[in-house]
Amino acid sequence: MTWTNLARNGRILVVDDAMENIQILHHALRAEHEVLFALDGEQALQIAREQQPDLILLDAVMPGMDGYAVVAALRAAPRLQDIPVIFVTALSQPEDETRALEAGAVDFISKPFNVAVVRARVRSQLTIKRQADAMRELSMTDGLTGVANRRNFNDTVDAEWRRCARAGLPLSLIMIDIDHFKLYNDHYGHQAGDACLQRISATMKRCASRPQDMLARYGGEEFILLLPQEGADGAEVVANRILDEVHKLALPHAASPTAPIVTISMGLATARPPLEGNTPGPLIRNADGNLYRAKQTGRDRYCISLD
Ligand SMILES: Nc1nc2c(ncn2[C@@H]2O[C@H](COP(=O)(O)OP(=O)(O)OP(=O)(O)O)[C@@H](O)[C@H]2O)c(=O)[nH]1
Repeated sequence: MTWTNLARNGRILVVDDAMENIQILHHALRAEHEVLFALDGEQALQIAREQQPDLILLDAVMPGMDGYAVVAALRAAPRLQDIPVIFVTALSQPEDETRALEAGAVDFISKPFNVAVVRARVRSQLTIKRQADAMRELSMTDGLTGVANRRNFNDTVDAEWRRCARAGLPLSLIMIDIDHFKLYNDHYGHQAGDACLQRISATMKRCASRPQDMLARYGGEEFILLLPQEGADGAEVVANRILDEVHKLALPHAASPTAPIVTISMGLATARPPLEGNTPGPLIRNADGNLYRAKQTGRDRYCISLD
């Protein structure tokens, strides 16, 4: 995305109890953005939840839930708290502006507004928002393979563990390690080793494609697959699929004592998270222990706990 594109094609939610103001802002922004609108605070929050706008233009004074209450509700909701809010209001005293910024707004525009100024401010806030999104995405992604990094996995497994506990559903993990990868690097060189990691991770990612599934790079040549809402049977289906697909990939590994192609070993573990007093740590150790058994018993396979 170019710098110019960063400032365009946003999804902007305009919140105002006066239809006339919404129409003016819609007219000002529609050439560059998708414009949604809400006539009160409750409706604004509902649309924000359903449509995830990039930016909200919010009237401070509205009957019922006012703009300050809307910002407070947005900031308290994990999925909405990063949406930037620009206050657009007839209040024009410095203390009004200060109050809006302290409540969590990123900018303040006084009515009657100048349309060119509104456009320019929207562009600049949209650019900042998209840069922040890109930084967040980078900080959660492994640079070599493009899959989630370990920190992202740690945050996600905690959240999914709690979600599965609330829903009374199981959660499975597959710890995955490429066999004899040191010998691969020694034989083909480090760059070929990097390319191998990319091919294997892309193949594994395709094997678990439900929206809640997450493949993460856990260490050098070690990956972990998080399968929320999946029991042991489902995890075995995925593990078998991964074994098959990695075989089909048939990347030559002339130095491997296991097979003439690159193979992987896996450890599976499944739990039903309890509502209280437990974390995913023991489950991760369990998967790791099973991976160790897969290595010990010949590699190119998976092991699963029998309990
Ligand atoms: N090319 C490349 N190699 C890496 C990367 N990260 C880790 N490695 C290598 O992965 C190898 C892992 O070696 P070991 O832990 O001894 O395991 P292994 O050779 O795969 O043997 P087993 O796991 O027992 O089958 C080391 O040689 C690391 O240098 C990376 O990003 N790129």
